[in-house]
Amino acid sequence: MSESRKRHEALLYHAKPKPGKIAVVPTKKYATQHDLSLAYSPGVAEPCLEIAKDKNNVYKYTAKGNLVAVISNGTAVLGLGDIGPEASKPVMEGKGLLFKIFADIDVFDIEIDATDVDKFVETVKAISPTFGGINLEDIKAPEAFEIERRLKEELDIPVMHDDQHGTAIISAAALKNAVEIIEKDFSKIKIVVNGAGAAAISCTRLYLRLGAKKENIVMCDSKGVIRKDRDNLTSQKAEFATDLDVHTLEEAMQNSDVFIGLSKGNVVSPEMLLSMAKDPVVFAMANPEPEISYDLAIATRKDIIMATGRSDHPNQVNNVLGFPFIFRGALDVRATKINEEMKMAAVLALADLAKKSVPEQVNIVYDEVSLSFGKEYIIPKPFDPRLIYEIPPAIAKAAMESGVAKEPIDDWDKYRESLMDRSGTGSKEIRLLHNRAKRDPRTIVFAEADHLDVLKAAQRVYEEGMGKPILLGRKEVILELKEELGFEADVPIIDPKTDEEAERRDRFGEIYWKTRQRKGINLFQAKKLMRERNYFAAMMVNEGEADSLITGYSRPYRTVVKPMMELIGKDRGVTRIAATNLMLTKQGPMFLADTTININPTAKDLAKISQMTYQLAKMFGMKPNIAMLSFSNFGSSKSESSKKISEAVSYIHRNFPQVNIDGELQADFALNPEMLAKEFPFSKLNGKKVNVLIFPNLESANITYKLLKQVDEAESVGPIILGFRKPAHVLQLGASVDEMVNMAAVAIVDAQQRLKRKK
Ligand SMILES: NC(=O)C1=CN([C@@H]2O[C@H](COP(=O)(O)OP(=O)(O)OC[C@H]3O[C@@H](n4cnc5c(N)ncnc54)[C@H](OP(=O)(O)O)[C@@H]3O)[C@@H](O)[C@H]2O)C=CC1
Ligand SMILES: CC(=O)C(=O)O
Ligand SMILES: [Mg+2]
Repeated sequence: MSESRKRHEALLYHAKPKPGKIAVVPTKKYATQHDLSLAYSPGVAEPCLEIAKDKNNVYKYTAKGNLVAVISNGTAVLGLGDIGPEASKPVMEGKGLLFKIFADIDVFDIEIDATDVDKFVETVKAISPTFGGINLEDIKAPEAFEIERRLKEELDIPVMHDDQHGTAIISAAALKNAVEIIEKDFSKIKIVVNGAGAAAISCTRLYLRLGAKKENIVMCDSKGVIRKDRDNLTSQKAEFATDLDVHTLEEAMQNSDVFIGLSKGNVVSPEMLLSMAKDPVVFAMANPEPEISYDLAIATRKDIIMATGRSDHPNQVNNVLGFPFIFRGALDVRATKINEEMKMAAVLALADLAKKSVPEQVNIVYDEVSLSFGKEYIIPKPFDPRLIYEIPPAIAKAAMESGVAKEPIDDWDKYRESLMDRSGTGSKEIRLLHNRAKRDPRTIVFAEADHLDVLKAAQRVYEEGMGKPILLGRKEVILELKEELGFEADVPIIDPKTDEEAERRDRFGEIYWKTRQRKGINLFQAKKLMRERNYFAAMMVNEGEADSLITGYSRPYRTVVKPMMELIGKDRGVTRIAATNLMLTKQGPMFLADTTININPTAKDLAKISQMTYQLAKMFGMKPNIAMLSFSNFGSSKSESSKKISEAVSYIHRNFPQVNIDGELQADFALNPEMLAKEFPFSKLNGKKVNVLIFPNLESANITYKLLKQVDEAESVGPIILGFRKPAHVLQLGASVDEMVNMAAVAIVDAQQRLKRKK
C-alpha cells in the first residue's frame, strides 16, 4: 500500500462514521420512568449516602473499580515529540480502545494542558477520586519521573507511567528470551541504549534487575553518549553515565550485543548494525518509525534478532502487551500500587508464555503457519487469547504477596474463568468466522466486482487470506478500479458478456436448458441468459468452477434470490429456503430467523428453519440454544399461531432430541434466565443462554432484526440464506464493505463444510 493511501486510510478511520474511537455506554437499564428514578434522582441518593458513610463503598456502587484514566500532556507523543495535549488525543483514545478490547477495562482519556510538574500533579490528584487506576502516557522526561513519583506517593490507587514500566516489562521479557536464544550470558551482554528518556531509563533499570551489568551499558541521548564528564546531566541520566572512551552512537555500537532504541526514527544505519557482535539483538522501539526499519535490518544481517514497536512485523515489542493486563490484575485485587514485584511477575509470565505452544487461533490471526519460540517469535502476540488469563493472575498474586492488595483473591480458578468471560465480545464470533475461512481459503465469485465497494471487499478477502476471489463484471471497469485501489494481485477476472466467454456461455446455457426445457425456456433463451452475471456465477458454482459466490449488492434481494432458486435450487430435504441474521447484540451473538423469506411459515417450515439455523450456528462455533418465540408461553394461548409453534417444537423434540429448543415463549422469558427459571422450571432452556430466536412469521422476525440494528446498534451478518444446494449467498442492497467481507467469509466457510461432508 502506498504511503499516501495509508495516510488517507488512517485519517478516514478516525473521522468516519463518527469522529474518534471510543464512546460511553450505559451499563444499567434506562428504559422506563422507574429505571430512571433508580439511575438518577431520587434513587441515586442512596448509594451517595452509603459512600459518604464509607468511601470504600464507591467500589461497590460506581464504575470506579474498572475505570482507568489515560492521562497525557502531549509532551512526548510516541516518537513525535512535544505536539501538545490535543494532538495526543488520538493516541490516548487508542490506548482506551486497547484497554477495552484486551482487558475489558473502561477508560476516560484525559489530555491536560499543563507542562509544569506541580500543576500536572495537582490536576491529576484532584480528579483521581473518579478512577480505579491512573495510566500516565507520553509525558516527556525528566518531568515524567517526578510526576509519577509524586502521584504514586500521594495516591492510594495504582499509578503507572506506561512508557516507563509497560515498555520496561515487555522489552525485558523479550530481551530475556532473545538472549536465551543466542545463548549469551545476560550478565556479560554489552547493551547500547539509544534514548535516555522516560522509556529508556526505566527499561534499563529493569534490565539491571534481570542481571545485566551497569559497566556493560552505554546510553546515548540526542547529544551522543552520556559520559561521566558531561555537564548538566539529569540525575536519571547520571545513573547510566559511562567513563568508557566512546562518544558517539556509532562508536558505542561497535561489538555490542544488544541495541535498545527508545529515541526516534531512522537514526541507526546498516553500517552500525554490521559493526555489532555476532547474533546481535536489535530492539528498534521508537514509534511510529523505528530507529532502523525492520526490512533494512534483516536485509543487513542474517544473524540478527530484530524487533520493533510496530504490529506489521514479527516481534512487536510494544507496551500494548502490558498495560491492559497489568491494570487488569491490579484492579482485580484493588492494589494500591504497581510495584517492582508486580512488574517482575509480569516479565516472567510474558517470557514464559512465549515458550508455550501457540494456540492455532493465534497462528490464524497472524497468518502464520506455525509460530514457535525462536528468533522471529520472542514474545507473545497481542491477540493471544491466553494473555488475559495468564498475565493478570500473575500480577494479582504478586500484589497479594507484596502486601499491596486490598481485595485478595482466594479462588484462582474462578478468577481465571471470569477473565475468560471478559474477552467474550460480539466481534469474537466474526473473528472466529474469518479465521475459519483462512484455514482453507476457497474460491469465491464476486458477481458484481465492477462496483468499487464489492471490489474492496474482494481485495480484503484476498489480502487477509480468507478466500480466492474470482471477479465478475465489466473487465475494463474492474481493471481501472483495481488500479485505483492498489489491488495488484493477479486474480481471475471474467466478463460473461464478452466473446472470450462464448464457449462457456454456450456450455452453461445447454446445461441450464436441460433443467428448464419443460419450464418454458428454449436453448437460445438459456444461452442468452448466461450473459447475465448472476446466472453465469450460479452456473460456475453449480459446475464446480468456483466453490462459492456472493451477489446482490446492486440489485434488490428478491430479484437476486430468484435466479439462485432457479439455478442452484434447494438442498436435499429442504422444503423451503429461509434466511437468518446473526445479530451481535450487547447480550452476545444471536441468530434470528426467518428474517427475509417466508411470510407465514407452517409448523413444519418452522421446524426446518430451526434445524437449518441450528446447523449454521454450529458453523459459527456456537452451541445453539433455540427459543421459539410467540406472544404466549407454553400453551397459554390457544390461538392458531401459538399452536403452530408448539407443534414445531414437539416435532423437533421427537425427531431431533440433540437440538436444544423450547417454546412457545415470549421474548422476555426466552432472554431472561431468572424469569424463565421462576415461571417455567421445566423448560429445556433453563440454565442456558438462548442464542437462536425463531419467529412465528416474517413480520415479527424482520421487524425485530431491523429494530435491533437501529436501536441497539447491533452489528448484523446476513441475511444468510439457509437451504441452497450450493454455497451461494445474497447480500443486502448497498451492503457495506465490512458486511460483504463477513458474508464472503460465511460463503467460504459454508463451502469448506460442504466439502468436508463430501469427503
Ligand atoms: N515500543 C514501545 O512500546 C514504546 C516505544 N516508545 C518510543 O520511545 C521513544 C521515546 O519515548 P519516551 O521515552 O516516552 O520520550 P522522552 O521524550 O521521555 O525521551 C526521548 C529520548 O529520546 C532521546 N533522543 C531524541 N533524539 C535522539 C537521537 N537522535 N539519538 C539519541 N537519542 C535521542 C531524547 O534525548 P534528550 O534527552 O537529549 O532530549 C530523550 O532522551 C519514542 O519514539 C516512543 O515512541 C516509548 C514507549 C513505549
Ligand atoms: C507505544 C507507546 O506507548 C509509545 O510509543 O509511546
Ligand atoms: Mg506511549
